[in-house]
Amino acid sequence: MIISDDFFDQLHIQLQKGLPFVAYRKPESKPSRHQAEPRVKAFLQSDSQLYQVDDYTESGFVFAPFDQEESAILIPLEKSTCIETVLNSSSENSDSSKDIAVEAEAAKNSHIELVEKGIATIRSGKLQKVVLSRQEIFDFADSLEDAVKLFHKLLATYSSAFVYIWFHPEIGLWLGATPEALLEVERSRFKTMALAGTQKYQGTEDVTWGEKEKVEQQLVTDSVLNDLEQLQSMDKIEHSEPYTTRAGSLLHLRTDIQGVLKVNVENALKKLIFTLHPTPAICGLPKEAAKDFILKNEAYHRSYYSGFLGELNVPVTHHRSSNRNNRENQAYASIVKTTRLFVNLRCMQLVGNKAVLYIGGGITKDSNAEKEWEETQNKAQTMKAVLVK
Ligand SMILES: C=C(O[C@H]1C=CC=C(C(=O)O)[C@@H]1O)C(=O)O
Repeated sequence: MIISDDFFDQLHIQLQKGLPFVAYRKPESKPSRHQAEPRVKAFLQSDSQLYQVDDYTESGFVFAPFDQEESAILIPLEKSTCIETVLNSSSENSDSSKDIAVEAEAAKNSHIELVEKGIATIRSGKLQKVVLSRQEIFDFADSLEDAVKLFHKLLATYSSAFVYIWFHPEIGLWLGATPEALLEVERSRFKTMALAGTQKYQGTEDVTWGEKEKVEQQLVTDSVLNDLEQLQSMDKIEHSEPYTTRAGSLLHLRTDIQGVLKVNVENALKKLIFTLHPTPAICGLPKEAAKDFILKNEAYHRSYYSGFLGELNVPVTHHRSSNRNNRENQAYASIVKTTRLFVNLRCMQLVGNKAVLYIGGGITKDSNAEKEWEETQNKAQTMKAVLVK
């Protein structure tokens, strides 16, 4: 990894040359004793080929679509120059008062219609939950190179999100700031989360949650725990109580889940990823029926929205322990292959002079279609806040 003074210029150059790259900052890269400021990393691919993930034993950065039937893209580690930089720490400062009222009646009506169809299908007993989404197209009059400026803004605005910019000449340019981790695996330890339920952040995280949100989030937790247990390759699956977490101008309910793999990580990774993906936080329950409903009824193609992205089997150096009693640890640094994947939410694609935003929400039997529409508007703020000059 090369520490780069001209990190953002290098992203510009890569974009101008039409070469694939990704740049990102993980949410946990907060100031620590060893690391003064959050680190932003990039993989700059040296050729313009479209590499695909095959069995998830590859190393690199994966960008996978919602639909498993479509291919996941890899920026391979061995084809990339990896650079990084440090940024001044910032705070979560998205301001909900900057709401941009874009009332597109037609978009509203068709989303409400879709949600009502979802509610009716749930009430008929065919589904328990379904996550329904839409696009919103916004003018982005600037050039593609200004995408790097947008990335900079996202970094400054959302300190606790996984913030990224991803480009491939054959696929396009995506940016996002997602609050949802799909999976972290290091050695035999894994972590995931159940994230669902949304309300606007209004100055405090000390809030109460309605029954609809609590039930919606519990469904996700129960389903993830159940799927992991069915795998029978884990030990000691533990989970936290649900708690409130902030994502920009929104709050969500979150449960942290972790455990230990009994089997070799390399062989188990693909199965583990597709046991979790698509989670009921972006698809629904039962999984197959919800996916089927989404593919048949959403009036657009999700492509990479609600897919997953992140580091796949990337070697991470762990420096010696600060524990003075542990002489062996002090002498050696160990290199461990780590996977850290996130769900592609609060994201947008830049196409020509347009920004295409993707937003959705979990529908249960107690949903109110008008409120679900408002929730997608609130979620769209995450990206709109950086698009506004
Ligand atoms: C599907 C989205 O969010 C998910 C994650 C957190 C809360 C959600 C909700 O409350 O509906 C969604 O399940 C999205 O942002 O497009």
